[in-house]
This record gives sequence, C-alpha cells and structure tokens, in this order.
Amino acid sequence: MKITRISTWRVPPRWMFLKIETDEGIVGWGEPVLEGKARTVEAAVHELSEYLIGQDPARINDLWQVMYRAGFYRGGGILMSAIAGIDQALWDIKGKALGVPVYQLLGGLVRDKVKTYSWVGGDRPADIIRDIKERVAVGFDTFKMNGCEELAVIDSSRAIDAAVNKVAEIREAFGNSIEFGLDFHGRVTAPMAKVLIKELEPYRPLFIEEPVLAEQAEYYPRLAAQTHIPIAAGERMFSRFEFKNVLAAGGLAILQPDLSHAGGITECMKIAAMAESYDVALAPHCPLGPIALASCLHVDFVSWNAFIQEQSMGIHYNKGGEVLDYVLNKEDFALESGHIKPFTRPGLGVELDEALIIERSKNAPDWRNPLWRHVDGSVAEW
Ligand SMILES: O=C(O)C(=O)C[C@@H](O)[C@H](O)CO
Ligand SMILES: [Mg+2]
Repeated sequence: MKITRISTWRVPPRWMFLKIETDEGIVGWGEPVLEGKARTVEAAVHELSEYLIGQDPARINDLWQVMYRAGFYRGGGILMSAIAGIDQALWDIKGKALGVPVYQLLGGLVRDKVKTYSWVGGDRPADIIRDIKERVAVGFDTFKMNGCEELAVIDSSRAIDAAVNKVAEIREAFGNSIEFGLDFHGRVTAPMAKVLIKELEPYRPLFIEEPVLAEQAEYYPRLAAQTHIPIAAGERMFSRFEFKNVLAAGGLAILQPDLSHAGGITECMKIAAMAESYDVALAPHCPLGPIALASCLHVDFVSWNAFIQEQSMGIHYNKGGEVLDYVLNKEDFALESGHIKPFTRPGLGVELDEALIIERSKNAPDWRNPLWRHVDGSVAEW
C-alpha cells in the first residue's frame, strides 16, 4: 500500500481534520491542530507530507521517526501537533486494513469502559452550580473548571478568597457526591500557587491542573510537597523527552498529554508507559474534536494507569460547533453515566461526514483565545 495524497480542512469551531489517501482506497483521518494556530499546523502538515507521499502507511514507527528526526529541528507544539494528526491517520489506516479497532493493535483492552469528565463554568467560572446540576442530571459525577480568573504576579487575599469561595460553594451544594478538577490554566504564578493551593486543601479537589506554566515545571515537586491534592499537567508538553524530565523531577500525580499535540498515538503510548513506571496516572487532555477524542480513548482503553478522559461535549470553547457535529456514527460516542465503551469499528472508529467537513471548511474561523490584560494594562495569562 502507498500513501497517495494528504488533505487538510480547517473547520468550525477551531479544529482541523486531515485525510490520508492510499493507492488501495483505504483512507485514514487525523486531527492535527494547536488551538489558535491551525494555519501554522496546516503548513507544517504539508511540509511533512513531502516525507510521506509514496511511502507505505503500515510503517508507522519509521514514518514517525522520519517526521520527528529528519528535519533537524524537532519538538514544540506546532511540529508535534502536525505529527500527531498524521500519526492518528496512519493508525486509522492500519486498523482499517486489518479490520480491527486500533486498541486491538495496541495489545487489547485493559478495561471495559472509560470514565469521562465534563467542563463547567467557562473562562470565568460563573453559574458553576447550575452547570454541574445540568451535567449531573445526564450522568456525570466528575467535572473540571477554571480554578480562578486572572491573578496578578502577587495578588490580594480578596482574589484568593474569590477563587476559594467558588469551590466552597460547590462542596456546600454537592458534598462529595461529585468530584472536580481545578484548572489553574497557567494563570497563577508560583508564589500565588502556593497560597491558593493551601487555601483549597480543605475542599479536596480531585486534582489541580497546570498550577504553574509548563516553563515553571521545577515548581511541580515543590508544590506537591506542600499539598495532598494531586497535581496534573501535560497539555503544553509535546513529547516523551519533555515528560521524561517532569517524571524524573517528581511532583506530578497525573500526566495530561494531548493526543493531537504530543505526537499522536505512537508518542502518547510511550508517555503513558513512562508515567506508569513512576506510578503516575494518565488523563489525556482533549478539548478538541472527535478524532482527537477517539485517539485518546484508544490509548485509555489499553493503558492501566488511565483514570479519566477529558471530552468537549458542551465545552465553552466550542462556540459554533459540537464535538459530534461531523460524526456519522454518533451512537458509538454514547455516554452511560459519563462512561464510553470501546469502539467496535476498525481503525479509530470515527465515521466522518466528509461533505459536511468540506462545506464547513469554506467558512472556517481563525479562532483565537482572548487577549486578557490586568487592571494595570499588563498582559494577563488567559
Ligand atoms: O481543556 C483544558 O484543560 C484547557 O486548558 C483548555 C485549553 O487547552 C484550550 O483548549 C486552549 O485553547
Ligand atoms: Mg487545561
């Protein structure tokens, strides 16, 4: 079999779909995207396609190493997202060629279903209680929300209290009938993370995500030493070579690689195994579309240390689209009490409406996250 063509479509709300065609008629789909940088990743995909056209798609490992190593420069969000989407499509092709779901190619199921969580509250946590009640009504018991709004480098006790009181209200309303992760979203500096985490300790969040920015990873073990709350991070780390360093340094209880940012299934399987060797849990990041989610789930289905999966149904980022809009086999993504069962179709298991993708790509937005500024006019982390 030979790769004959690689096509890409940027589509609402902020995703990109990639299609790899072969000379035997088997087609694979991937979702290479870095939120807000879709055009840049698209250019990277087409630069990488020069290594792929005419090649055997079955040689996933060799193609992955060529894409990663052949161009001298490597790593980072753009290149690793481009590789990720191509890798997903190659696994899709291999599963379809052999007639089995991708997880069967990865050693088979380690669990019968995967637990998911639901985002609530939006960019500025508001109406959290209402949102949680709505999601509890459809079977979720685990949630994630932004842990705070923008915080100054050193901020006031009032700002800390505003964040903590929101969490106190949740525990007051629901007790421990629900669990929730708090995403600091990189908005909190290391000094303020120490203060905020201390005040959150009594409310026992399931985890605190990105307590500081990935470029401050040296604080993970220091913050972990002061709290019993599990620390999670990973959406802004892009290869096993980055995860290697944070695992060795300690401090992270949960790794959150993104299957569309960290080199795809091939790379994230290695990251999952590295995490297991340090007794670190896996919870892949996925505020994206259906192929990204399916790729996460195949890794979750075979990784013993995977404990929960992010999915973007109803997420506040998806203005203008829902995660299953382009999916024909919506029923395969059905949630039962927040859990998804293994796909049965060959490959990644996602049947896409290609005509709708092409149509919607004609009006693809150039999604950007908002530019926030502090009251003094300086840039704030969003
Ligand atoms: O889902 C998460 O955990 C996030 O932090 C969302 C963030 O990754 C946005 O998608 C960036 O645009
Ligand atoms: Mg996050």
